[in-house]
Amino acid sequence: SHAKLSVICWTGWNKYACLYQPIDFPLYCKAMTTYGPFLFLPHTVLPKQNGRVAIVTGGARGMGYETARHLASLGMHVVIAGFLFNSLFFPPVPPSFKFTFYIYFDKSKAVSRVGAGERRGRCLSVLIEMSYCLSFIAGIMLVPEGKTEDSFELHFGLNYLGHFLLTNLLLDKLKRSGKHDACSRVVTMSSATHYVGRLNMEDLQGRSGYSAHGAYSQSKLALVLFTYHLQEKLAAGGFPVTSNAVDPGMVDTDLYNNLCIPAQAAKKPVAKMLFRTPAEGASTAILAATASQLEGVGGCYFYNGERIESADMTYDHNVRAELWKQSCALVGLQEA
Ligand SMILES: NC(=O)c1ccc[n+]([C@@H]2O[C@H](COP(=O)([O-])OP(=O)(O)OC[C@H]3O[C@@H](n4cnc5c(N)ncnc54)[C@H](O)[C@@H]3O)[C@@H](O)[C@H]2O)c1
Repeated sequence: SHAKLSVICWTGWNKYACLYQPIDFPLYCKAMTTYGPFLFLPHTVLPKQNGRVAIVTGGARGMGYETARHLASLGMHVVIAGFLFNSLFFPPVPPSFKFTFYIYFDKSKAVSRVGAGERRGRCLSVLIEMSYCLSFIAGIMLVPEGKTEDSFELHFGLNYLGHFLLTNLLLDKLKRSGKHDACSRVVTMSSATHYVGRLNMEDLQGRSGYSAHGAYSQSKLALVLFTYHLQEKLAAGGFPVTSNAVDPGMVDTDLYNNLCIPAQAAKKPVAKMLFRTPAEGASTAILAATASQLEGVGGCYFYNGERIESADMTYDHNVRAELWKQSCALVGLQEA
């Protein structure tokens, strides 16, 4: 139909702009025919999630908010990790939705604060008891060179190391709360930019030369490597937890606020027409967090609701293991 053709063209362009490679129309037609409905997520498609709990980092805004809202609409108790400022301006949600706002979770300070919280057995207790799904949405892009409170490069610390540490701190709880027919799920928001990412193991934090694009794409590449390595470890131990990475496509959110002014001016009209809305962008993360057909499925990279190949490097076991080792050392975790 005309409507479907328009959607295919639009998402085709989105893919083109996102991946910097020619449009794969046959793949698109197949994806749209098979998974088209997921892009708009009719509520009936996904199973009810009553009694389950999701922690969504960055859940106060953009795709994080849409993910949190949709998970709550399915009956999940959603714990949002976000800033105090965001909690004050949090859009209204129906009273039946179960939300807990975990205030002042600044991931640029996360490595020390989460660590301290866990050691005191305090900050995370609400989150831990019932956790079922951990959705990593929080992120920054193209910020000027800077450091987290723990002296990590901002993209690497916030987009990657914070997720790495929080997952590891919650892992025992996730293992305990998962069942073999209802696994706990870790969903990590990566990006198509990971395809152009370079991982410099000798200099993960770009100390020898900073590029905002390089730092962002590296952090997203590191997330995919982390996702797969985590899945490998979980599968080897037979634990009822799965770990998947998600690419939302190009989405019109505040993430682009750090583009230079001319690029921002050009982006505005283009984004309105060609980018996804935050709700559309969140759809694959929601699918990965809840869909019954993905029960027990882990170690995948999802785009447009279907599994696709990630960058070649992400399948290299040695690179994954080395990154995991270095990450443990950086955040002061013992490698299990
Ligand atoms: N927008 C896109 O086109 C696009 C494409 C691919 C991947 N992504 C990824 O999607 C995720 C969500 O981004 P978005 O597009 O919704 O952008 P957004 O700017 O609307 O949302 C980012 C979220 O991260 C949170 N955040 C930022 N700094 C933080 C900090 N220091 N501590 C804790 N939380 C912090 C914000 O509060 C916000 O909730 C990011 O990881 C981003 O890299 C976005």
